[in-house]
Order: sequence, then C-alpha cells, then structure tokens
Amino acid sequence: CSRKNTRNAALHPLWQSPLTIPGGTRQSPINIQWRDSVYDPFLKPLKISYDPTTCLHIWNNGYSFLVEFDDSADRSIIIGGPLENQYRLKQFHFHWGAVNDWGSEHTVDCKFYPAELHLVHWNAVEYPSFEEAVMEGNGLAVIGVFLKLGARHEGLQTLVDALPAVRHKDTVIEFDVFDPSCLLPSCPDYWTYAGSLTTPPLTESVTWIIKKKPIEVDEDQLEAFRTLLFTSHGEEERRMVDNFRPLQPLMDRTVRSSFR
Ligand SMILES: NS(=O)(=O)c1cccc(F)c1
Ligand SMILES: [Zn+2]
Repeated sequence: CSRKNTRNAALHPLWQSPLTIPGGTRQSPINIQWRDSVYDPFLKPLKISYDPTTCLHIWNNGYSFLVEFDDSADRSIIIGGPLENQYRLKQFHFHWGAVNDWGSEHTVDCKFYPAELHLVHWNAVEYPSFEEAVMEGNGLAVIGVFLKLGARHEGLQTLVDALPAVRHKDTVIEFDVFDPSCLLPSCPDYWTYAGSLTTPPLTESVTWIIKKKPIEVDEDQLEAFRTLLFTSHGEEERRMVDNFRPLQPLMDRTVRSSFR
C-alpha cells in the first residue's frame, strides 16, 4: 500500500521497532488485493455454533480487551470453510485506531477500517491445549471482521457498557452470557490465507478467515474502545489506541475467496 495511507503504527511502543520474525514466510496482517484473490469452489461454508453460556470474563491484557470463553469442551466451535478439523473458541478481541481513518490490521485494496474483530479458535482435535496449538502450523483459526462507522451495534453495546470496569491493564470482570455470533455479518463471503499471530509470539500458526462484509458500529462505540488504557493502575496513563501491527509482506502466498 502506498505510503500516503500508511498510518503511524510505528509510534506505538509495542511495535516501536519493526517487529519481524527472522525467516518469517507467513506473517500477518496483510493487504488483501481483491483482484489477486483466487476463487476456490472447493471452499465449504463456514459453520459456526457458539454457546453463549461458555462466556467467562472480559479482561484488559495490555494489548486489547479480551472476552474469554470456557474451551474445556466442544461447546463453542467452528468447522468447515478452509478448515480440516473443528476448532474451539478461546477468546475474541479487537484492534483499533486513535482516529477513524485507520485501526484495522488487515486492509482490503489498501483500505483501512477503523477497527477489526478477531475471534480466536484452536484445533482441539489435534492438540491438547491452546498453548500447544499456538506453536503449530494448523493450530489456530482466527475469524477477522472489519468494523465500519455507521449505525449503533446493539450487540456490541453490552460489551461497551462493561469497558469502564477494565480500563486499566490486568483488570478483569465477570461476563457470563454473550453470543459472539451477533458480531458476525450475515453475508457468508470470506477470504482465507495462511498467516500468523499479529502480536507476540507472532507464531505462524493461524488459518485466517477474513469476512468480506464489515459490521457497523457508531462513533460513541469506537470512542469507548479509545477510553481504555495500555497502562496499569498507578502508572502514567497511556490511551489504548493504534494497537495494530503494520502490514507484512505477502511473500509466496495466495489469498483464496469463498465467493466469485
Ligand atoms: N491478533 S491475533 O493474531 O488474533 C492473536 C494474537 C495473540 C494471541 C492470539 F490468540 C491471537
Ligand atoms: Zn488480533
């Protein structure tokens, strides 16, 4: 993407130095060039079934705010799409900007969205734990959903209302019923490619499934994200904004689409 729309991610202390993995060949995020993506007729529809009672808590981990789920059984799972196995939901979180001009990690034809949702799942068929799956090439499956400025999102609002309670790093609150499927667009279309985690340990273990259609949220909801802090109680406050990684080289990868 041309420099003109490169945002100032470099200012963020977490990614002050260009964080690259020596020998990394499948790093994320990437720009998705729509015209270069290849329609794959063998891609199946993605099947998603989440049990809202598996929701546990929300916490601020100093990178984003995470909504974590009980992944001790196959109760909230995804299957199909590009996946060989069934994957269990572990957590979801967001990345966003200081302003609405940027914030997403992935881009589409160099367009940034103001925020991006990541629903993180792990391959519990082949691996005994999330921590082990994180180290394996087919260990994780992350669904990415772009957020665009528009109508207020009622499902998101229940999350937004809880954010003041996790303003500081390492704070947590119980959050016992939430259905993350309310955050998915109704359109089934997606792109998929082999990539990595976008925060440390940056391991190359993610099958990315990026939804073509964004969901709409309003300005107040995006502003609520920006009231969170990277810093703990007692530290000098640093607003949690621009918590995204810079775009990474595509290298020898093809992005497939589930749609013509
Ligand atoms: N941003 S992300 O690639 O979805 C991610 C980073 C770190 C851990 C994790 F489970 C997911
Ligand atoms: Zn993420």
